[in-house]
Amino acid sequence: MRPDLCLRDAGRRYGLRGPWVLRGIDMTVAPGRLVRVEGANGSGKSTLLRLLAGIDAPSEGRITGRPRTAYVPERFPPALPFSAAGYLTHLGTVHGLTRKGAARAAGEWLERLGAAAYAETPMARLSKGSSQKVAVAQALLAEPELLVLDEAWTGLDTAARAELERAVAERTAAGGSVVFVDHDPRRLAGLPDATYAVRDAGVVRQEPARAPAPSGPQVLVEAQGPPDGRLPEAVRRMASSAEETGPGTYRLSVPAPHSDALLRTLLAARPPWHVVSVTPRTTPPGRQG
Ligand SMILES: Nc1ncnc2c1ncn2[C@@H]1O[C@H](COP(=O)(O)OP(=O)(O)OP(=O)(O)O)[C@@H](O)[C@H]1O
Repeated sequence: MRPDLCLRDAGRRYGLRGPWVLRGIDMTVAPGRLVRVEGANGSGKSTLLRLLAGIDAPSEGRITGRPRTAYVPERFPPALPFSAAGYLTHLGTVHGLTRKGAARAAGEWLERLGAAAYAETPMARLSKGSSQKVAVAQALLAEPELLVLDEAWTGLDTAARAELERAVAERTAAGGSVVFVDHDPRRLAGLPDATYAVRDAGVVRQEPARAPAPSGPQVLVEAQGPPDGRLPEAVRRMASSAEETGPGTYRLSVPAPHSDALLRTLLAARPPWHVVSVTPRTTPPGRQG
């Protein structure tokens, strides 16, 4: 079993005598968890994410248990002398994929994010949004155990934003952890297992807010598990409501962007669940426990 990622009494300041941006940080990210980090501009969110991702080292304190990690930085270096596909394939091999596997994963992610048409475009000629799609693809390529997203949705078009939400749901359903910063409070609303606020150089765990009623299209899923089967935890988190209609039989409502990941989780469960029906629904339900 993979250990938790732990920050213990961690602090970071820039320069020997710079002010402490973060100090005395204790934080744990367990496998399979979705964690939101929030705070005002300049409070230290990106600094915290760089420590979690291992891009930067703490000035004091310790970080232990970092798994295979990928990171989408707030600012992605655009002027690299590669095509998008060439860059992603190269990075895939750095992450340990074979060249063929890396090229395939690069193609799949560019396709999913709606950037396949730019696969052979030199990175320096990509638009800001297309460049951000490459930034997201490089992090998702090798199915990281920890995915760190620093405002990764910024600049993406609607379809790519939904695709990234789906990818986050897939990562956590597969047992990976995801830590993200996003200035839109509706981003993945209701889904995080924990939210931390960065302020006054510290990190405070927020009480879980009651999830807002889901907006946007929902999908109704009827699924049947073993008679004494408990609904997988990842499914419970993705669903906006879950009603047990009979022994081991559930009627689930799920925001449309998460429906693929929810179905995949049900089918991948041991023993697998039987999906009885999948129907789009028009009126969002009230959230149930
Ligand atoms: N490389 C650096 N060198 C010096 N100071 C830095 C560096 N990176 C960040 N800082 C400082 O650390 C503080 C926190 O910055 P950080 O980027 O972590 O904040 P943030 O909460 O992510 O901000 P925003 O919401 O604007 O992205 C700021 O005062 C910033 O100027």
